[in-house]
Order: sequence, then C-alpha cells, then structure tokens
Amino acid sequence: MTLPPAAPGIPVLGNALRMMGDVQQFFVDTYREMGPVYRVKALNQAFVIMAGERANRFLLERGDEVFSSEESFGGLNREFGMRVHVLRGRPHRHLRKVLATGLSRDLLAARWDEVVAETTRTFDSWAQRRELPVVDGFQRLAAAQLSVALTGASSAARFETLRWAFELVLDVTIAGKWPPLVLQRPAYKRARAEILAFARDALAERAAHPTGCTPDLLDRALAAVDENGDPYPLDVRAGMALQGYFAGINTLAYLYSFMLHALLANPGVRQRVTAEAGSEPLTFDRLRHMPALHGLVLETLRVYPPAPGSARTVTRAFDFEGFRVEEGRRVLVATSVPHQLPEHFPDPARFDIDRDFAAARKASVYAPFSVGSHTCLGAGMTEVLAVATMALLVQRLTVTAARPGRPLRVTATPGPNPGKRFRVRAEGRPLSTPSRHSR
Ligand code: HEM
Repeated sequence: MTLPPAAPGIPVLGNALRMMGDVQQFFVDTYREMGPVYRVKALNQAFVIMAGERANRFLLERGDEVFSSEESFGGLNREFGMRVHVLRGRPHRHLRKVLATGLSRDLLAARWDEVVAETTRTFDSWAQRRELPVVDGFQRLAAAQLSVALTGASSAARFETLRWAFELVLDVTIAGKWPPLVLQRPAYKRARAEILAFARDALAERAAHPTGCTPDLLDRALAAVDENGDPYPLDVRAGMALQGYFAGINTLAYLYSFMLHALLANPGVRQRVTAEAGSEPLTFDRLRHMPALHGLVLETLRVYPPAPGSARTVTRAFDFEGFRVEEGRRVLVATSVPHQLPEHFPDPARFDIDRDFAAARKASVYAPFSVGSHTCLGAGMTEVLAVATMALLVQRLTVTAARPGRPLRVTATPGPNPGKRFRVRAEGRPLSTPSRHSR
C-alpha cells in the first residue's frame, strides 16, 4: 500500500500561503484535484488531509481507535488545563457531560435578559462609530455574551489578554506558525498567569458567594468530580471556567462576521430576516420561530465554516481510499469539504437559506461542528446566540459596507475569517418598542 500523493506546492513554504488564506477553499480545490486523501506541507509542518463524505464517516466511526488529539490540543491542556480536547474514552465522555451542563441552552435562557442587554449595548455603541472593524467588534461582543451567559460576570478588562494568549497557543500548537519556544517569552508568561488568576479568582469568588440561581459554568466547575468520583485538580476547574472563551470567542465572532457579510451581499436575505426580526422584543421563546434567521445561521456555517477541519495524530496505521496512513502522521480531516459538493448540496455556490439541513446533518456531510467524539459542545448555544445576535443587529442598526464592492478576502488567523479589512458603517434605527426581552 502506498503513501497518499503530495499536493503540489512551492519550495520551503509548501502549501502554506494557500492554507493561511481561504483554507476551506484550498481543501475543496485540492479535494477536486487530488481526491480524498493527500499530503500537504506548510512551513515546517506536514499533514495528511482526508476529505469528503467517507473521511467524515471515518472520523465518526474510527476516530477514537486510530487518532489522538494530544499533539494538536495538548498545548491547551498544559497551558490552561483544557483537558476535554485531549482525553479519550470514559474520562472524556464523563468530562463532556460535566461541561455540557455548563454550556447549555437552558443556562442561556436563564441569563437571557443580561445577554440581550449586553448585545444591544454593544450595537448602540457601534452606531456612534464612523467605521467598525467587524471581526474585532464581534470578538468583543462574543466574549461579553459568553461571560455573561456562562459566569454572570464581565471579562471585558481581560479581553485583549485572552484573545492574544489563546491565539498564540493555537498558532504554536495547531498551525505551527511559531516554535514552542515562543511560549517561554515573558510577555506570554505574564498573560498566562493573568488568565489563570482570573479563572481561579472567579471560582473562589463564586465559592464564597454562591448565586443560588440556575447553576452556571462556574458552579459546574466547582462541583465537578471525575469519572471515579474524585475532585478534579484546580487547574482543570480553571480550564473549565475558561473553556467558553477559548472555544467560543473566535469561532462565534467569525460566524457573526460571515453572517453580516452574507446579509450585505444578499439583499433578498437581508429583507427577509429584517422582516422576521420585526421590532418586537426578542424573547427567548421567539427564537424558535425564526426560520429565515435560523436558515441564515446554518447556510453561513455551510459556506463559511469557521472551523473547517479536525486536527489529529495517527496512533495506529490505517488504510484509507487505497492509501496507507502511517502511525505518527499528523492528519487533518477537512470535515466541511462535503459542504461544497453538489451531490450533497445542489448548486453549492448559491447562498440559499431555505436548504433542508436535516438529512445532511444525519449523514455527517453537514459538519460545521465536526463529527465524532470531540464534536462541538457549544453547537446548541452557538445556534441560539447567532440567531439572536443577527435579529438584534437588524432591529437596531442599518449597516453598510465601508468599501462597497470590495470582495471578501478570507484569511486564517487562526481560523478562516473575513480579516481586518472587513469594515462597516452602522446607523441606529429608531425603535418603537420597550426593551423588555424576558421569556
Ligand atoms: C461558530 C461557532 C463554533 C464552531 C464552528 C465550533 C466548532 C468546533 C469544532 C469543529 C470542534 C471540534 C474540534 C475537534 O474536532 O478537535 C469544537 C469543539 C469544541 N467546542 Fe466548539 N465551535 C463553536 C462554538 C463553540 C462555543 C460557543 C463553545 C462554548 C461555549 C464551544 C465549545 C467547544 C468545546 C468545549 C469543544 C471540545 C469538545 C471535545 O473535545 O470533546 N464551541 N468546536
């Protein structure tokens, strides 16, 4: 059995330039040119890319048996105690259950008024700015929404430290942009110490003053015991408290940014979601009856997946599509490639919020949150937050592109997003209704 073929690339950089740009498009193009399994090089990193329907099924069915996440996500565990990404088997299933209770839609429902207030405050401040860098604005908003929903407190003072340190760890461990030595630099060490102290202080404060309402992520982290009934070490509890920020700030912000781009590029869609959002207060119950907005979220995740692959290392050699993938190889399963294949999504280039995603989800060919045992624990929360955020945005703001006609340029820093050049102007819209949003 032979090794997978190598994708053509330029000397030294290999495929790095294309992978640092629109990486999803790179995966789709290369799947068409090379087939479902091939090798790429990006700077000093070498990956086997697996793509297509059978690759997703392989990850789903055999992922636990042949892959480890340690090499890709071990850095997060070592640096910030985020163990869920690297565990396997029973300890992993157990920790996922614990975390799932702290990242649930129910918690979002319980904190609904606060989340809406935080979001509307942000949009009102946008109306006073001449030109807004969209990704940055949405990163700040996502961090604020997650803080309020998951911990009942604000993380605004730590936002820049959190964003910088988490992106650096990802750039070192997954993207390989920088050598591990970068994590020894004093600036990073200071940031890390500040973040860990922030998480530990939040836990200590909650232990001293329990809220007595719906338990949130901090309560769950404090009460959590492992699969044998033993308390988790403090660093793992701190990792739980930080989990939402790490997994959610960029992914949510990239999704919101692409949704806004889609609204600007598709006036018909914009009209429909604006009519659907109306001017009534956005109660949690209303969110369930917003098909156009929900379609916008799902279609944006199809066309512009913010996390289009799952990175692993092979622990046991296997054969896939006639090629041998050896032990020790780094693999990236490009889980969102089927999103662009006409056999799964007819006329895939068309942005269509009326697609029916149910069958594609079931068949694992719609996989913006990956598939298998490490599939996203924040998917439910993401869908609700994304519907609500866009509903509130079209209710409160009229947004126009700062540079009309400038094409979208996707960049990967660390995940695919519209980059710093995507800027808008926002004007407030007169509101005719009171601002009570509770359930
Ligand atoms: C657009 C938004 C999001 C996208 C596209 C996304 C995507 C993903 C993907 C693809 C994975 C799997 C990674 C892998 O296979 O190794 C993942 C894992 C995870 N996500 Fe998300 N995510 C999003 C938002 C969130 C949010 C808001 C949270 C928390 C509040 C969250 C929490 C997690 C956690 C805890 C895991 C690790 C699960 C495990 O390893 O068992 N995600 N996410």
